Order: sequence, then structure tokens, then C-alpha cells
Amino acid sequence: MQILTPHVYWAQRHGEIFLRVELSDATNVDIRLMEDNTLQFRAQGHGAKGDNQYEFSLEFLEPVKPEIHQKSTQRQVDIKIKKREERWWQRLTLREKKPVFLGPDFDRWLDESDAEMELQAKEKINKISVESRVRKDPYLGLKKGYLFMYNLVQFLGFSWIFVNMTVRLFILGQDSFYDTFHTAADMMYFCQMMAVLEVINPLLGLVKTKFFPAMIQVAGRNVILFVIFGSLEEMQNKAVVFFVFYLWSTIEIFRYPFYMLACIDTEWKLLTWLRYSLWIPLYPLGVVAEAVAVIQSLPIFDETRLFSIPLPSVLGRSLSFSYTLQLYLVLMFLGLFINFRHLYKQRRRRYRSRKKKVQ
Ligand SMILES: CCCCCCCCCCCCC/C=C/C(=O)SCCNC(=O)CCNC(=O)[C@H](O)C(C)(C)COP(=O)(O)OP(=O)(O)OC[C@H]1O[C@@H](n2cnc3c(N)ncnc32)[C@H](O)[C@@H]1OP(=O)(O)O
Repeated sequence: MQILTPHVYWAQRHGEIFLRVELSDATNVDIRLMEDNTLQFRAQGHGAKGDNQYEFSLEFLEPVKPEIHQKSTQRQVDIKIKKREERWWQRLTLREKKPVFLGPDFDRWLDESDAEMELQAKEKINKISVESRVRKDPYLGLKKGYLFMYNLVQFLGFSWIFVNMTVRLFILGQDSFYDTFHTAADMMYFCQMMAVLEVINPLLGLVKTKFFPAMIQVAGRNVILFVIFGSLEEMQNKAVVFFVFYLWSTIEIFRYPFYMLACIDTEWKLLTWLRYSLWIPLYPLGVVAEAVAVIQSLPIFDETRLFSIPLPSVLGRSLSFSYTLQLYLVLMFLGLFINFRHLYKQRRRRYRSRKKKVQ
């Protein structure tokens, strides 16, 4: 008896093979994958040579998975087979010479780059649908709105200080150093009081910042601003105030807009770079300027006895606050070390995760 072969059309994707067998009203369909990676097809149906038994076999170019998905319709038999390894095949069969009954399925045909694009589009759709299934935080908008406003107010405050000091420096030169406090202190008080929120925000889970580095930062600055400059009039017209305020505001006019953009899921590369690089020279300089301010205040606290701790009369009059400040000087450099390490890690994390995204 003559063996009849149906027309078979094929197409591929990176992970699958599609076969379309031109056999209408197929019955007794028997499809098997043999151990030698050969597909054997046998069925009764209406093909090119009328109602008959049709069969064919195909030895695939590369290994395929044993599961076969098959669907018979009135017009054809569709077969889907998964490749064992997701890669593009040069041809369907191991033998270079194409069987005469085999042809490309132009309805499904894609070349490798088109298939790649189709795959990427599918992955994108999957990602979007997974993301939309993840339950959204109902207060996310409110939280982002609050953070955006907070950062905006701080940005405006520090920009005012920075611009004011720069303009005065250009007009008055070195003379502007000595009355920085009288022109900028109110705004600096406002900004630094607000900055207490930077310690509260991580506690409420509003930002990913770690509590300890934020606390060191805010506490460190507030000791300088409120205790050293704020409580000692003698300190207020010293040049060191200029350097401390200028260093603080220089970093903040880049840090807060960076956060503002983060709140609206936007990023400017240059701003990100400035936020994660400027601290490298500015943080040590800031701490040195603060240390100079503390050292300059020591004799004033000794003289005025301000904040001194009363002692029993056998031990003397009182313990000068300058001793506490000397201890604080040591803590300052410990704080500098902790925050410098923290910021270095943040910088590495930021640039490592961006590199990964680019790959
Ligand atoms: C033993 C200790 C004793 C304590 C006693 C005190 C001694 C202290 C001495 C120390 C002296 C310090 C005095 C200060 C001097 C100066 O400031 S000098 C000038 C230079 N200064 C700086 O450069 C420091 C600037 N400050 C900071 O960078 C921060 O305050 C920080 C806490 C030190 C670090 O910030 P952190 O939030 O941890 O890192 P980021 O990478 O910026 O943010 C992490 C993620 O969180 C998001 N985020 C953070 N804040 C906000 C916000 N307000 N709004 C929106 N989003 C925010 C941010 O976007 C990041 O998210 P991802 O991008 O998704 O990761």
C-alpha cells in the first residue's frame, strides 16, 4: 500500500515549533515523539489525495521537550512542540535537505529579529499585568505629595540661603563673612527645624533612609546651629558661620531637587551624579568647618559658664559645657566616619543598580 504524506507547514519562535498539517476532518490522530528526537504523525483524513491514511516523520535539528500540544480542526491539525533550549534554529530538520512535503507557514512565519521583538513585547505585557496585580498602596499619592512638598520647601529655603550668600559675597567680598548669621539664620532655623522630619520619615516608613545616619546628620547640624551659633552671640559674627552655612546649602540645593524628581519617578543623570558625588569633598569640609566652630566656642563657654553643670561645692563651682563639647568633637568625627561610609554605600548601590538596568 502506498504511504501518503500530507502537506506540512512550519514556523518557529525562540522556544517553540509550530506545525500545521493540511488534513481536514482528521480522525485517529496519532502523534509520537520517538527517542531519536523524531516526530511521527499518522492520521485518517481528507488530504491532497482524498480520504486516506496519511503519515510523515520529522527528525528535528535539536532536542525538543516530550510534551506535544495538538489541536484538530475541520481544516487542519495544529501541533505545538517546545524546544528543550530556547534558541533560534537554522532549519527544522537534522537532514539539510528539506523534505518535499514541508514548507514555511507564512501565516506564522517570523524571522529571528521579529521573533525577538515579539518576545520582548510579550514580556513587557506580562510585567505590566503582574505589576497591576500587585496591590497598590492606597495612600501612595498622599505620601508622595507630602514628600514632594517637603523637599520643595527645603529646596526653596536652602536656595534662598545659597543665592543670598553668593550675591552678598560678590557685592561685599570678605566683609559678607561676618554678618552671615544675621542675614541667613532665620531661614536656616526654619529649614533645620523642618529637617527633624527627616528622622521621623524613615520611622513612619515614608522613605528608605536609615534612621541612624539621618539622626546623626540632623542632630549634628542642629547642635552647631542652635547651641553653638544660636546661643552664643559672640559666635554669630565669626567667619566660620559663612563656611558652615555655605557648605550645608551647597549640598542641599542638589539633594532636595533629586528627591523631588524621585517623588515623580523622574531622574536627571547630572543631578543624580551631583547628589551622589558632591558629598565626597563637601562632607569632610563641612565637618572641619563645624569642628572649627566648636573649638572657637570652647573659651566662650568657659567664660560665660553657659550650660555648665552645677557641682557639689567640694568639687568646685561647675563643670563647663566646653568639656561636653570636647567629647562632642570626638563624636563628630565618629559621626563623619559613619555617614561617609553610609553615603559611599548609597553611591555604590545607586550606580551598581543602574549598571544592572543598562545590561
Ligand atoms: C555616634 C553618633 C553620635 C551622634 C552625635 C552627633 C554627631 C554628628 C556629627 C556629624 C556631623 C554632620 C554634620 C553635617 C555636615 C554637613 O552636612 S556638611 C555638608 C555635606 N553634607 C552631606 O552631604 C550630607 C547630606 N545628607 C544626606 O545625604 C542624608 O541626610 C543622609 C541621611 C546622610 C543620607 O541620605 P539617605 O536618605 O540615606 O540616602 P539617599 O540615597 O539619598 O536616599 C535613600 C532612598 O530614600 C529616598 N529618599 C530619601 N529621602 C527622601 C525624601 N526626603 N524624599 C523622597 N525620597 C527620599 C531616596 O530617593 C532613595 O530612594 P531610592 O533612590 O529608591 O533608593
